[in-house]
Amino acid sequence: MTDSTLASKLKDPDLFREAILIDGEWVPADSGETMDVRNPATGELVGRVPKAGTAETSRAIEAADRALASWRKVLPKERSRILRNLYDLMHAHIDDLALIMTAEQGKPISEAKGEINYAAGFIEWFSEEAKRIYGDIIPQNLEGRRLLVEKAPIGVFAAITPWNFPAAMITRKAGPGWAVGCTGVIKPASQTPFSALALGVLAERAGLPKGVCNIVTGSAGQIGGELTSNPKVRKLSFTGSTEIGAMLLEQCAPTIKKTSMELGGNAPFIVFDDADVEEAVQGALIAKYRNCGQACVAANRMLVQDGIYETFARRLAEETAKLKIGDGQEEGVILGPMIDQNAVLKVEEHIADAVAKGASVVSGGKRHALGGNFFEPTVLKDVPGDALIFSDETFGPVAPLFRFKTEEEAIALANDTPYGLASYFYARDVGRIFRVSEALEFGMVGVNEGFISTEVAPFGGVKASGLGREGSKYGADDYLEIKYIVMGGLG
Ligand SMILES: NC(=O)C1=CN([C@@H]2O[C@H](COP(=O)(O)OP(=O)(O)OC[C@H]3O[C@@H](n4cnc5c(N)ncnc54)[C@H](OP(=O)(O)O)[C@@H]3O)[C@@H](O)[C@H]2O)C=CC1
Ligand SMILES: O=C(O)CCCC(=O)O
Repeated sequence: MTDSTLASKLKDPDLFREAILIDGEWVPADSGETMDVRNPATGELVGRVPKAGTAETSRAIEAADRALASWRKVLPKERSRILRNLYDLMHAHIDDLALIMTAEQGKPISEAKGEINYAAGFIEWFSEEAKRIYGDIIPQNLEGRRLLVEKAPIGVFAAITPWNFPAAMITRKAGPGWAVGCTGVIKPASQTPFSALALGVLAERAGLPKGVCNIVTGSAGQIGGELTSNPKVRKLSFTGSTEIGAMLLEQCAPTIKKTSMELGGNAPFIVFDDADVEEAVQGALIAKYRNCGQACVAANRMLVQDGIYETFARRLAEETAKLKIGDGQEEGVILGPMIDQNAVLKVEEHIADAVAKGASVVSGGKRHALGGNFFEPTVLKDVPGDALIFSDETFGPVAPLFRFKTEEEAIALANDTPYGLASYFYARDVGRIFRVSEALEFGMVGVNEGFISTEVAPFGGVKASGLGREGSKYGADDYLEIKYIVMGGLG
């Protein structure tokens, strides 16, 4: 089971699992079928995971439901200690976890380590929060009464996660779930299951009792169908496309599940005339090219004011051209491959459409000489507002520059999208900073800052970008039910 090339490169080959985790047992799919996982940089086989479906998912839910009764009663301090163990283990195995992530997802090793740190950060944060789930005492409204509010774990949660952040999207959901006493079933993306399975190994070693962490790989439709229809699942947390999120919401409706949805974005990145142009360029490089542009918070539309437009375009193109592309395992690589050919095709479609409508390519613009899934980071100038890239999330390394004249125009353009996840702007005028921050219809605003993600702040969007917040002191709320208790006859 651990004889693949990847396993042989790991300091701890036991982290590489080609099995699913149900009730503390590592098992194959009932059918024995598997799915190949390929390295997006090389096309090589990384390994095979079980192609599980409805029956295995149902058993995983049963296991989580059985484990719930005792896990919810474990003292918060003890749950906290176990999660802290997991945090420590993630750090102790960061090299292996990063190697696994780069092999299946493609991101550079340095970025993969950054993600493991980020992912472990959620476990650390919620290990601390576990001890601080306070209720309330409400001032009595009648003689002889006392009114209490308790917060109780919601029950079994399901987490469906994407391929772009294969570790952090899991810990951001499971961390608060486990911390407050819930048990769960995790369905990782089919393109990046090994990071999830490695976390499962560490979760067991950390001391999570069997059934608290279950991980099922396989048919998304069947696993998702069971997770959303089974009444024992009380909460679904999903990160992925808006289309699938909307479908899962519908599927959850008959059993009235609580849901968190982290869906698509179409982030504006606004550069005003009074911005520090060099800071804006540095921010744009992070907001645009992190994870090869494959992030829901990635800057999708660069809106640049008339007076600074030419300078910003030139400097962004110069810095973009310096970015080293290659296999994420090579030293100094900043941009790895895209996840697959469909992603490359979408980027090509967006560039071709913009150019046909009058835009010009000032850096990149085509597949990289390395071939496969590698694409040159691209800057497009003079992109018209009717270009596809204005309204559709590219999810790739393309920075399209749109021109605007006034602050009002910038705000109107920025908000002209059904999405509302991340937004960014660069300006110096304090009045403008407040006005624009307040006018942007987005869940998150980066002001003179291109990197907004952290476990200490609430991550989430408005409109078609989703429901709920993850991370921060708010992140546990979605895994809790509020219970009101009134006691009478107390004198
Ligand atoms: N907001 C975000 O963070 C993300 C946005 N996206 C956007 O979505 C586009 C498509 O990416 P993609 O990976 O296909 O995103 P999806 O929304 O299809 O996938 C995200 C997760 O949902 C699962 N899933 C897919 N179909 C179903 C289903 N019917 N029932 C239950 N679960 C399901 C996937 O499983 P499986 O892998 O097995 O198909 C994966 O685990 C991207 O190009 C990007 O624009 C993508 C990823 C993250
Ligand atoms: O793109 C996503 O799916 C989540 C964003 C990653 C992050 O910055 O937390």
